[in-house]
Amino acid sequence: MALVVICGQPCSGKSTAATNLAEALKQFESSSKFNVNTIDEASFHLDRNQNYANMPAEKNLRGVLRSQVDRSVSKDKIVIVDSLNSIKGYRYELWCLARATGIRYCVVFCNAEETQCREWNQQRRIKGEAAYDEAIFDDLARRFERPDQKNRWDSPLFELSPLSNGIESYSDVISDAVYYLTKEVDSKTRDVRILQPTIATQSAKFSEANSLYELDRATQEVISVIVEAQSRAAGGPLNGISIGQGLPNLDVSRSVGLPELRRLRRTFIKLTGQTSLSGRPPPSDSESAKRMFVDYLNRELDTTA
Ligand SMILES: Nc1ncnc2c1ncn2[C@@H]1O[C@H](COP(=O)(O)OP(=O)(O)OP(=O)(O)O)[C@@H](O)[C@H]1O
Repeated sequence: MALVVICGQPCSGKSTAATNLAEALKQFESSSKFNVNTIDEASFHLDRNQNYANMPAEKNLRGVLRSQVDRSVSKDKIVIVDSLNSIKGYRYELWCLARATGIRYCVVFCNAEETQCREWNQQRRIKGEAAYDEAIFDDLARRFERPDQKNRWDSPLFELSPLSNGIESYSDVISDAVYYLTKEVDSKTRDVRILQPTIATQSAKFSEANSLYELDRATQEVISVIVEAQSRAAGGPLNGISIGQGLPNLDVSRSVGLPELRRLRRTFIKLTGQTSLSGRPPPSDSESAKRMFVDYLNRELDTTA
């Protein structure tokens, strides 16, 4: 039904906002026949400082959350992603997942002043709760990319300013977000936008008309090699699968079922065809499509193992 991306500086009140929003939405759950589902870092038992200690750890965290969003979004769920979501390319990727599912989407921005966030982080430390280390907080605050509602993937934007009246000030904005998320679609006013997945919008992202076809074929070939290698091993030990000359091996030690491979392939195609913002162009030939897909599988299968 909807994807809600919560974003903001570290310790800016994102989880507080996500909880408020989820509670407000739950009142409509039974009458409107949807479920509310929050995806956050805590549910993966991940440590705040370790997640952001370096780029690979941070990328890994984003990958885990994105996969979970991809698995969760549906027409009868409101999924809330409670994480920093501070990189605009990443918010774009989440928006693409909402579009591919054909649901509504919005961003809730906890716009607390950086000094306020630091103070809250400090208070956590005093209370003996897990707080961000100074260096990590500084790094995250510096790299934060504010949402801008002119971007499709930051729109509509519900902005919370916790400084004005403490948590009480949330209520109006949270009510606006709840209204947007639960309102019946009115084709005349068009005040609610349901994102529309179309082959045309997906393929328009490719620089060459043929790329989608190439991507499709190359990833299918990789899957066939994996399935064949696994059936040759007949349940025996797997120590990596050779995909082809000049390509990286698939580093899996467990057998991966076809449904899981198909799901990963679908997500990869969705993301790769639409990641112009992440700065990585879509693969230009079958060889690089295969390489990117194997890298993606190694990352995903490693984190979900
Ligand atoms: N509007 C507010 N008024 C007063 N205190 C607040 C407000 N929002 C958050 N806090 C306090 O700030 C701290 C951090 O809140 P919260 O966990 O919601 O932030 P967060 O952005 O989710 O943090 P993280 O970046 O670690 O995920 C908490 O101790 C909370 O009590």
